[in-house]
Amino acid sequence: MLRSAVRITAAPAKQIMQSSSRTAVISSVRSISSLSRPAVARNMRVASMRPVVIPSAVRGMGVRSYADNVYTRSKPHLNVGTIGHVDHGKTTLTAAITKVLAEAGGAKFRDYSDIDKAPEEKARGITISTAHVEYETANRHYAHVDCPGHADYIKNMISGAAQMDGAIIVVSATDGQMPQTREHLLLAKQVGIKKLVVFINKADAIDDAEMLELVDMEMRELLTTYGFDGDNTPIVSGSALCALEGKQPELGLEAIKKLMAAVDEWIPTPERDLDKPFLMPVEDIFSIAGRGTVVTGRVERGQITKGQELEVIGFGAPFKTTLTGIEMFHKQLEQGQAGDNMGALLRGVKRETLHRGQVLAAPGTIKAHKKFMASLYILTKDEGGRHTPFSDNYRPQMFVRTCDVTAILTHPRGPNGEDPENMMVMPGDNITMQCELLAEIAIEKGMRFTIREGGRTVGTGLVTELIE
Ligand SMILES: Nc1nc2c(ncn2[C@@H]2O[C@H](COP(=O)(O)OP(=O)(O)OP(=O)(O)O)[C@@H](O)[C@H]2O)c(=O)[nH]1
Ligand SMILES: [Mg+2]
Repeated sequence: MLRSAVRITAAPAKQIMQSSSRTAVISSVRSISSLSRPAVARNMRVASMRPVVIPSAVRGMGVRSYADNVYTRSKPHLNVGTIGHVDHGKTTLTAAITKVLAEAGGAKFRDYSDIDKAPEEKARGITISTAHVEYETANRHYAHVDCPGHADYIKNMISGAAQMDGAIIVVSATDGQMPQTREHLLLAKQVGIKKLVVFINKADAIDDAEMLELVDMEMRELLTTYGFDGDNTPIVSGSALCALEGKQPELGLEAIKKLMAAVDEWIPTPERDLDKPFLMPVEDIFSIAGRGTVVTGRVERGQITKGQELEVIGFGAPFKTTLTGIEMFHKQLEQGQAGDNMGALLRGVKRETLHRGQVLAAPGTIKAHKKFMASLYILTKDEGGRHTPFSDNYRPQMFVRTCDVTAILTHPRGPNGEDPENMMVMPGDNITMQCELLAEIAIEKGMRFTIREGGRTVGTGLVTELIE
């Protein structure tokens, strides 16, 4: 049932994205959101080619679905968030966006206190406060993350609790860029955010319009420094507070509309997991008499068909094999895809050569590594972490996918092999360290992991650079 639903929507979504006419794109997306799924499939070809007149009875459905709090998977979904220096207006902007979009029927208004008093959430063993806000434009559905403070951004971005496909970086016109503006930009780059949009806030609070130009110029330079497209990134200036309070519409309402149009246009819809190269972490291994070796796991990304070649990576030299059977819930399948919990029957592979923590992957798409740089967040005592600092050469267990391996954490070395930082790492610290593993495993830049010691999580990390 689920499978067929995925298939039906997969092709049309592509057609929409490839359609050259913008009006056609918007109108076709609108029409999808207002129709039931089978109707979408039938009408898609026509809808993506010419604008469709939407009957007024249908047009209102988006609004009703917000009131009823029903999520219909009808538009491309994106995870975004507000980042930037303390007090520059991230939460005010988040509230303002929901207000402006609520008026257009694409959100439920969430006021400032509602967002800022987000409940403490438990995510992957770390206590994290974030507000998740939902809204939609004519083109897309968004989940938006706003954190109450700087430390929460650091934690959330490293642990992946605030998974963002794109971000709005807020910078106050009165201050210009500040230390956390830079720090969040660097983290955004490290977690793999490719494009962001800048909002220069508090434009109501400056007398001199030249200030805006100056901040604009500085932000473009900073974006370029951190590897973003500084020349072409959209920068919108305005006032989140004016939008929230319904004052000075050219700085308030209009600026928010411009900002969301820029987000819609500039931040690309992420590649869906189904379109990525196949990867499945190995959870368990069985020998089945007369049939061979079966490994089980949950497909992380991509899809695979019986008969295709696969590579086994991690714990020793990689080797190739062929997938001769797929089984799910005791049924044979021709194809497996992201999200499936499947058993994979492998040709001519001895049980002893397989280990939990290896991955099955499309050949040539991922490599095993032993040494890499990582951005780490060390949990505080209150978060269940260590009570004491640790020094260089710390050896916790690293958990990544289904794998668990000892890691040696060291400070980046100076030219003569010295430890330039020569310091203790305190609970609550955010720090870049070199990790060396006792066994080679499949690792990619941007991957997340946790570090544990004596059965409890003491930190969370993000791979920022592969070394060996
Ligand atoms: N004049 C003016 N003040 C604003 C504007 N936007 C926000 N503020 C004020 O700036 C202060 C900080 O706003 P917040 O939205 O809480 O800022 P934040 O970035 O979420 O702050 P943290 O979450 O603590 O990092 C508040 O007093 C807001 O009322 C604006 O457009 N104009
Ligand atoms: Mg805030």
